[in-house]
Amino acid sequence: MEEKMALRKNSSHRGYTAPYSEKVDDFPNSRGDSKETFYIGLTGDDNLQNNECFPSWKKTMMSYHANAFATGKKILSLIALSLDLDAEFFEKNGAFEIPTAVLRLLHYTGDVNASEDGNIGAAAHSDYGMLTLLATDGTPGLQICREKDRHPQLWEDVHHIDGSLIVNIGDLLERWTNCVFRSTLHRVVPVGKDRYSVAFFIDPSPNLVIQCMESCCNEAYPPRFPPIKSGDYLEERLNSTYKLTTV
Ligand SMILES: O=C(O)CCC(=O)C(=O)O
Ligand SMILES: [Fe+2]
Repeated sequence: MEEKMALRKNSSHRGYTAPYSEKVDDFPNSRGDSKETFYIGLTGDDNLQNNECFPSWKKTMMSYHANAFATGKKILSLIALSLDLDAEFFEKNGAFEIPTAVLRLLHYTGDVNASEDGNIGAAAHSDYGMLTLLATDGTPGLQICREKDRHPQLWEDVHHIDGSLIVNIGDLLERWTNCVFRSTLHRVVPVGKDRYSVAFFIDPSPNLVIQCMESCCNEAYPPRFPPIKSGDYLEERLNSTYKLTTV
């Protein structure tokens, strides 16, 4: 733990986050998420190297980052086409001008007592940016809620398919498409077994103003969200996620 904490998350949101440092639920008694994670980006991690312990770490992570980013861009092109937009819509609108894609390694410990009140690997949330590509080690635990506005909420297990990625829509894409694409509400419940996953978050350039696309609005369906600068939105979401932490 001492070695991990030496690489703890910095002000650029890169590095290690310890169990219970993240809280996105509103339950006063919950300690927050039991997962531990490591954020990796293309910038902002200068003080976060441990080449002695992990000589090929950086190379491996950068290679994953590049491949996942290329895959995500292709999926975003398909989303643009599905909205009757140019396949290059996101590229041309500067979504990737300052690439902010972040890779996050996650570990859920298996020894958490699942029946303990409010105990959860990752509490219900939707991701903040455009698109998330999720790879897991096949251990169950991930659940989604398809109709997030309906109560009581119905949670379904996401079944693992070998060699496939799970693709989640983020809140900024929901805003951008005026809810034509809904962000995916998801959570990870404890299953009494260690679980490892890799999330790759694609967020729009921080300087880009996200406003509901014209093609997703009409008189009967006016814009539901005011314009907002991507960087301001993401910073606010990250800060509120970690507001209770000592990390
Ligand atoms: O570990 C998982 O399967 C999900 C991770 C997740 O939801 C996140 O990091 O935002
Ligand atoms: Fe998530």
